[in-house]
Amino acid sequence: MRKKEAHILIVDDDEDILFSARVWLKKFFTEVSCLSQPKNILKFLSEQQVDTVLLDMNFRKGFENGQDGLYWMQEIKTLEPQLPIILMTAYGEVELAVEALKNGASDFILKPWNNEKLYASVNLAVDVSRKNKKLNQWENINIKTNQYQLETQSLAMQEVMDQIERVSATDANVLLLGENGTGKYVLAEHIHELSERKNQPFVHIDLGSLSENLFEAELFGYKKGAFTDAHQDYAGKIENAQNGTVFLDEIGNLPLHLQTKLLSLIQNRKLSRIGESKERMLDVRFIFATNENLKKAVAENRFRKDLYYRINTVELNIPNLRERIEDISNLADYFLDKYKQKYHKPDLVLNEVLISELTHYSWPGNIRELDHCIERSVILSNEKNLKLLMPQDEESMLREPQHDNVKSLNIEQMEEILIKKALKKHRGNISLAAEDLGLSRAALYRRMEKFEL
Ligand SMILES: Nc1ncnc2c1ncn2[C@@H]1O[C@H](COP(=O)(O)OP(=O)(O)OP(=O)(O)O)[C@@H](O)[C@H]1O
Repeated sequence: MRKKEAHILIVDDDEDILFSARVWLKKFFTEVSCLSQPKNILKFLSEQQVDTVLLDMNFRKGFENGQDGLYWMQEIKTLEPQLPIILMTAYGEVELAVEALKNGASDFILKPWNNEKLYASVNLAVDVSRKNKKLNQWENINIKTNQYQLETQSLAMQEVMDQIERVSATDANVLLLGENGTGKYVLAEHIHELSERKNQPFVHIDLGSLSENLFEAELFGYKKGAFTDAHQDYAGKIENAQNGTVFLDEIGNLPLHLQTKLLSLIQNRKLSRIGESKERMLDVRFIFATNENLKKAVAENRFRKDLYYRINTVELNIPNLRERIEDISNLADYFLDKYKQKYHKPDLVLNEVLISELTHYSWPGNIRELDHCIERSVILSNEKNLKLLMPQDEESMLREPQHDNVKSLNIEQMEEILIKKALKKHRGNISLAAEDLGLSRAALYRRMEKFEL
């Protein structure tokens, strides 16, 4: 899943809360920072760009009346009046929630929270924050990464690239089919870049990462008061792509009732937000993607046939990496260049032996797996010689901690491997893993943060 470019700050004096909120939110947002002491908030905010703050309401033992949270919220508002703040408390007084909202909190979360709700609330706040900052929505959603490696020696891929060139100039709906990691997102972005809409928004909506109850609100937007949590009018993601391109990823996940709504939108080019009767004219180009067999989904009545025939005006089958062995060397070189720079190891090269090793592997995770393999290899290599850590080697390293299986004696790397192993063994139970490793829970947390586990 692609993370949203956003910086979330969590302020809580409970390390466990900081840890679990951070781990969960890191799945969706590019940067999540934590502070355990509220007195550091203002300094932090004056030094860093933050999109949303999650703020505990009680910092002092014996003063659990929420006043701390309200005080710090005011301090933040003085510094950054537009910054959305979500307050958290374990004490569920309705009056407190109302007071917080009246004082300008953008939402209120009860601990222990429901993860989906926490995500929904932060996600909404991030969108509001962007609008507040008066940034062009598309500049944020369309994360323009570096150039990709789009040259290809593979006939199957050349065919796809030719079709992409032909179709980009038109407004035809495009359906990209392919396994995970084959580059569907990269190609969707490329189609947009080649089109006349290239200076307009490119909005990626990943239906695989949204929970089903958020689909409709996220896609179509809503009117204030349309449902309990609708505190303000909200333009959905599709509307935010006006004049540009909407990339609807994992389209097979769309529930049937929303398939009907999407079909009508594609046919009529009119959109109405939830709770709103007026219709808005919509000018967007749609690109869809899935790794599912949509024909089968149609046969099983899980996907509307009429929608399928609407979205597949042009259907492109993206080959798996194992079907385009000719491209492995160029792609690997591209990733090597990228990671040589990132990890300051300019002398590393891929020789023929290594390339042959790469081409003899089946890459079930496709280009994404190759990308990760090269990155890990660069990290684990010394400055001079690139040593490949192939996916199967890494798995066996984790399975077999015997010394002769270990390829590196670097203590940090060993530490990371052991921590991963302990977490796997205890299925993520921090207390048991810490005990097994002979560490305190806090020490394990710190190391997990360090290794971004
Ligand atoms: N042509 C390419 N050049 C460089 N990197 C690429 C290329 N294609 C894919 N990648 C990289 O491979 C990874 C997977 O690509 P992408 O997200 O486009 O695949 P996907 O088919 O959309 O995957 P999924 O179905 O899992 O969402 C990304 O990190 C992307 O940057």
